Amino acid sequence: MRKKIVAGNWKMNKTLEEAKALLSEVVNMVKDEVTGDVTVVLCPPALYLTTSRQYITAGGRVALGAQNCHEKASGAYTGEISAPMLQSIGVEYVILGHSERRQYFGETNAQLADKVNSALENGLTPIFCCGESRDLRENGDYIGFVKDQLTDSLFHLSAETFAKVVIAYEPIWAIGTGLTASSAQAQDMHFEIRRHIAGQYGDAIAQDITILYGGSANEKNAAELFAQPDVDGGLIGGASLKSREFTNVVKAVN
Ligand SMILES: O=C(CO)COP(=O)(O)O
Repeated sequence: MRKKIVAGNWKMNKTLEEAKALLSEVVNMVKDEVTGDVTVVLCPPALYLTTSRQYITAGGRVALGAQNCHEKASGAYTGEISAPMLQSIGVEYVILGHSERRQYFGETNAQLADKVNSALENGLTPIFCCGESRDLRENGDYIGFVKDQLTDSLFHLSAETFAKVVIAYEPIWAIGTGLTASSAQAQDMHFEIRRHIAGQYGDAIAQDITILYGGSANEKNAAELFAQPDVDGGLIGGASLKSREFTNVVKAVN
């Protein structure tokens, strides 16, 4: 069964007091209002993960996610946080390969393969991000580019392990721009991603993989995006910073 997920990527936003307020509002709204079969993953800045844990009941509908982890388990990597550390404080998901990390921190497909391995070895579910630039979308083989991101960072995994990964398709031209991919553009790419996975791991696994859409998704466009057959939820940036709007996005999953 394909799992539906709406994840909120807070990025580098909120003070501690603001983060606590947002956490308690979202957790309460989701508890009171969301009836459908959807998992909500909240990904606050790493600094707030321990505090955030107190707002989230283990085994409930809301889970905790990190925005990144280092590929090594421990060592002399000043400023970094590892998958075992995240696991030890009750984090369940980790966003890996976000386009902002690829762009500003030079993360490569090969390095992301190592991060994916470390996350999975430590019981974390990677939310693996892929997606093309505007230039590629307009002038290049953008489908081939996204397929290569998946091949290079994920296709070394055994079928059993790969089945644990969540994919997020986030076209860079749609992130934070207010320019959402149309539901047809999202569906087309999600279909291609699923077909690419089927080529490597077979149809059963491809049909079961959760593929999220990210990029200017909000309470107005979420229902149409989530209604597409290959769109299994969203990875939400700006709209995850407001409790009312984010809860409305979660409720748009049918
Ligand atoms: O990057 C994103 C989520 O990871 C999407 O960000 P926005 O929803 O702000 O466009």
